[in-house]
Amino acid sequence: MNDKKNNEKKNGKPSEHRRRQAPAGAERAPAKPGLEVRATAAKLLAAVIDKKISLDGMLDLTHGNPAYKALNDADRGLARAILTTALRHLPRLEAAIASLIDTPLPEGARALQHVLIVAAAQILHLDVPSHAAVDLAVEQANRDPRNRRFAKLVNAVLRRMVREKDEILAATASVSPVPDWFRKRLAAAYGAEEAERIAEAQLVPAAIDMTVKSDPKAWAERLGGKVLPTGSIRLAAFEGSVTGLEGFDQGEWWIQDAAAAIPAKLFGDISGKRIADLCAAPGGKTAQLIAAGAKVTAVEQSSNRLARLKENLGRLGLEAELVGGDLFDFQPDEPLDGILLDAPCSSTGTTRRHPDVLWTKGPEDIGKLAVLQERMLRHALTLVKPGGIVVFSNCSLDPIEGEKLVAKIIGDTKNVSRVPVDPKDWPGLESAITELGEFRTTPAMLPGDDKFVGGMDGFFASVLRFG
Ligand SMILES: C[S@@+](CC[C@H](N)C(=O)[O-])C[C@H]1O[C@@H](n2cnc3c(N)ncnc32)[C@H](O)[C@@H]1O
Repeated sequence: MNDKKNNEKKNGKPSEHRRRQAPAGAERAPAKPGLEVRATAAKLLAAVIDKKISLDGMLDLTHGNPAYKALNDADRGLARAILTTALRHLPRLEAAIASLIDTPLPEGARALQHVLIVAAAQILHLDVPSHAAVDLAVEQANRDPRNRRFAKLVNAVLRRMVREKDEILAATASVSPVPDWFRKRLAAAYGAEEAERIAEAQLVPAAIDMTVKSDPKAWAERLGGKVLPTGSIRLAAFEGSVTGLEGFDQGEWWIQDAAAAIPAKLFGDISGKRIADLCAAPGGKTAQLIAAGAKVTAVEQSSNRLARLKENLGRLGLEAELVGGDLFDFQPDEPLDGILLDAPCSSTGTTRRHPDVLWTKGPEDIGKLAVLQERMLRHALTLVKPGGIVVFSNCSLDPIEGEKLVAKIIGDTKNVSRVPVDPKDWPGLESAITELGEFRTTPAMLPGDDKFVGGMDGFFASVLRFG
């Protein structure tokens, strides 16, 4: 007798496999419309929070989560909105739920907590009928044998949340919207007040910024955008896809956050110079370097991302030498004029766009990434000729991946010095340039107005000269 049958005999229950084969006539009632999308959102939320799985990967239409891929377009949009909203506001949503429950949920009721968070994100922040959010959460609880006994509680808690929405929002506004470990690191680096401003800024979804090949003013007029101090264009909020906008098919512009556009501009005049972009994909900065007239070698380790870079450059009609592989194996024929090292980092500056980052990464990741970046930067410095420039950048807000790392390398490496950025060259961004002449942007910079969302990614960039 095989093991499965043995087990059945022992405990008198059919095996998991046989139990799943429900007898005829015992099928479940068909799922209510809208249930699948909420159930998928709760599942993916659990994967982010409990298993530290990146949201971008799960929402990828080729390799992503099967339940998400199976949704229709509109439901995928709703699932994405629920998930990003839930992750942006997570500590406040948890506080709101806790304030409505007398005794904390048992540890085994994690799945129920995710159902409640998905419903709370809709009730408190999304333009979704509240009664649907409540009913579907109750239905989710009812359909899960572990949570069925809590269905009445879910109903009571969420109905009260609908009734007392304004009071709950006001009462939870003082809760920091970021995890404690991150709030502490921000406060240590920027002071408590600025840390709070940065944490609040990450609640606002990022604007759409683009870099144009030329004539930002004319393109801003055409697209109804405005020119930012970085020379980028910021679009006013609009419905639809950017690929339908004028100039996309002609390759006149590419999407790039205003802060991400800064590092490539720090080389100055690079016309005809040989520059390697060592961490190149998806290629926003490679494109800037080519458009500025440099002869660019783009190095990228990930073959999928290299393919994306190639496709992006193809649309833009820009050419670079593409090298697939590890930057540590990259040796140019002769020393280069410049290197851009936009290193892999904790990405804590991009939480407006990727709110899962703060829940999937932690201090130990930041430490490990800082070690890798240091090795990368030391290697990059060996590839330029005397007088050559290395621009080091990343989208982390943490000084150990930025200011402290550069200070350490300058402190212990011969012939390496900082080339300070002059605030006079960056009108409107003076506050983003540190005393040492490095760029440090945060999501709390570039205030918004009636028409345009404010903020920019958190970025660090430093210009180093060798020799
Ligand atoms: C922050 S992203 C670069 C973004 C890019 N500079 C842009 O502006 O579009 C970092 C990139 O470095 C690549 N990367 C990571 N480790 C690498 C290595 N050892 N050698 C080459 N590329 C690497 C990653 O695959 C990723 O595409």
